Order: sequence, then structure tokens, then C-alpha cells
Amino acid sequence: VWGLKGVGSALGPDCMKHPLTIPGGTRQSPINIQWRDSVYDPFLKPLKISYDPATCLHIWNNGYSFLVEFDDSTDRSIIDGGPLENQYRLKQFHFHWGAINDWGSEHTVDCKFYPAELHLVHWNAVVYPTFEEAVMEGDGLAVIGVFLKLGARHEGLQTLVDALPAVKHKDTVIEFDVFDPSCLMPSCPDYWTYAGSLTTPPLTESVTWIIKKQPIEVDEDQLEAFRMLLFTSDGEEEKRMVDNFRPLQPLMNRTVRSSFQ
Ligand SMILES: COc1ccc(/C(C)=C/C(=O)O)cc1
Ligand SMILES: [Zn+2]
Repeated sequence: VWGLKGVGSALGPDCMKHPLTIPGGTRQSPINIQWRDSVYDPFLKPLKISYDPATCLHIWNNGYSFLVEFDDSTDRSIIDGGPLENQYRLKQFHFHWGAINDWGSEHTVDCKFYPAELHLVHWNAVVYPTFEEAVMEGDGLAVIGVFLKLGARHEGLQTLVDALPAVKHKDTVIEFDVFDPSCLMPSCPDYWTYAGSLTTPPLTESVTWIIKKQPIEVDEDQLEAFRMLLFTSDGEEEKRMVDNFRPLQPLMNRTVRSSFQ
């Protein structure tokens, strides 16, 4: 079990709720981002994103979420700048969401949950030979987090939503060979950044998190399309894929920096 099912409630300033922590973990994710405690860092650069839509490969239901995976054999889809010392290659993106709109995100802002959160996972191919090795290193991964809020229909997301019925069950995959994840980025460049971890096994402390301040809007039908996916394989008793977010983890000795004042 990679995390007790989160419960959508904010408890006091750190809205912690019996977090599942790994022994000896000092930089676990997700965390609550207390806006007033984040520290503006004028030396943070703008994040540079350049994705080649043709590197998109397929959508895969892995039994935790659905992953949109990319060809990461070259530097065609990369991010650079921001808090990063190297460029990082896009490997996959996925989402976390709730059974209802009151919760679903992994990170919270001032203890507020969003109904869903997008994670774009990148790895440091400048320093490490493989993704699997980068996963084990403190500067191995960079994950961009984007909050989803209920609002207008997101036209760019719809092409992905339309493909989800084909990956309803765990361990199903569908070819998905042109998609530009840049369409899922909010227009505002502002972000928070902190040193953290993966939020599903192996939970390694290898992630530089870049959390966008501005959410993107999606509509109820699009969130419902996520909720009709299943944790379970075809033929098993159906369990809806919802609440696939890890509980908040202690901040411990970390500072969250902001790229904005
Ligand atoms: C080597 O196996 C891995 C499994 C999962 C992950 C990720 C990217 C987990 C997460 O998104 O929290 C990485 C490697
Ligand atoms: Zn994630």
C-alpha cells in the first residue's frame, strides 16, 4: 500500500493526517505549500519547456493512474531553467484525482485540495544513463505539478479524455502517438519549488518539484472520465480508480521557494 487513502480535510496549519512516511525519509512528498512561508528566490530562472508532440507513444493504465508515456531516447522533449542545473527529459505524465471535487490533488496550497493534479515526470539524462538510475539519485528527477480546478472544458485535455475508455482496466494500453503536453500548462509562469520524492513506490527522494501556482480548468465531464477508470484488471471485481493520491508528508527541514513575489 503506497499511501492510506487521503481524506479531504484540512487540520490546522499543516493539515496533516496520519501521514504514511517511509523510515528515515527526510524529503517526502506531497506536502502542504503554506504560501506565506514560501521564500521568493530572485535567482530562480523562468522554466523552459520544449516538447515534441511526435515523441508521444501510448497511454497505459498501470493500476495506480493512467500514464501518457514518451520516447525519451533523445532530447526532443525537455525542460530546462527554473531551479534546474541540467536539462531533463520528459518520460511520462499522469494525474491524481478524488472521488469527488472536494479533494484529489496530492499537494495542497494553504491546506486547500484541488480536485486533481497533473504530474509531468522528467529525468536527468545529462548525468545518468537510464531513467531507472536517475530515480535513485537526489538530482535525478524533475516533476512539474499542475493543479486542475473545476471550470471550463479543456479542449486540449479532451483528446486524452476521449482515449480513456480504451484503458479502463489495469494493464491495458492504447497507442497515442501525437500529443503536446504544453497545452496542459497554465499561462502564468509562476511556480513554487522544493526538494521531495516520488509519491508512489519506490518513493525515492529524487525529485525536484516544480509546482505551478496557477491551476488549469477542466469541466465535470472530464473529471468524471478519470473516475470511470478502474484500479482492477478485466474480469476482476471492479474498483473505480479514484482517490489515488498519497497523504501529506511532514515538511521537516525544507523551505519552499517561489519564483514570484
Ligand atoms: C522504477 O520504477 C518507478 C516507478 C514509479 C516511478 C514514478 C514516476 C512514481 C511517481 O510518479 O511518484 C518511477 C520509477
Ligand atoms: Zn504523481
